[in-house]
Amino acid sequence: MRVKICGITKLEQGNAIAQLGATTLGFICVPSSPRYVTVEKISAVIQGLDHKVDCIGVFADTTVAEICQTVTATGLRGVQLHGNESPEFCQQLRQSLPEREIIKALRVRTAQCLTNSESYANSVDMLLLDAYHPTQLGGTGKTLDWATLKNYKPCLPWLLAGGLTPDNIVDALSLLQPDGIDLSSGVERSPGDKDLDKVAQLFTQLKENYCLNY
Ligand SMILES: O=C(O)c1ccccc1N[C@@H]1O[C@H](COP(=O)(O)O)[C@@H](O)[C@H]1O
Repeated sequence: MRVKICGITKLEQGNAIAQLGATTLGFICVPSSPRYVTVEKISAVIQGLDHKVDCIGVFADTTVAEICQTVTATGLRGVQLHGNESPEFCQQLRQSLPEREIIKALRVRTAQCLTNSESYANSVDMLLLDAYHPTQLGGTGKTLDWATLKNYKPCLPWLLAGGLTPDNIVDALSLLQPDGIDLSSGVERSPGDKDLDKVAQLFTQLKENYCLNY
């Protein structure tokens, strides 16, 4: 299972989190976020990583040109679109970045959002389901109503996000079978400052309950 830890701002934390077992690190490229990291910072972290781990940039409602510039300058392996990007926008991005993974985040407000997810089937590689918040795009710590996702049959591999913590991950995964999970505020001391004890607890839970080989 893919385990993405998002909101990395420090090299030493990125390395420690990769060593603990994360398959993917996320960097917030949304300037309004308290977890925002500059192109220079992302490049420095990626160059300094001594573990093999996927690095994904998180963007929201920006231009294809800006995403391409950031990806090219940093060496990010993929892009997570966390705003209101349309399938047509994702398609354009795919044409500009054919070698990079594209993850479309859907902030699930109603069951209709899940039906609409079908329209991304040909334009992205993976979906991410996050909780809806009226004023914040992400990193809210708010959980989805997992029960409503029980019958969701996605058209693509998908990541479960939204308010996941070492304390609730087993409950979430006993109800749902996503292809991966994504955690941010549930494993940090303050925005952008990851709590390595909580990350370690997360992997202990995953190993004990799902026999994962980390
Ligand atoms: O973390 C942020 O600040 C952020 C800002 C803008 C878009 C997305 C953001 N984070 C994403 O939010 C989800 C869930 O976070 P949490 O676990 O509920 O804190 C995660 O996918 C982050 O990539």
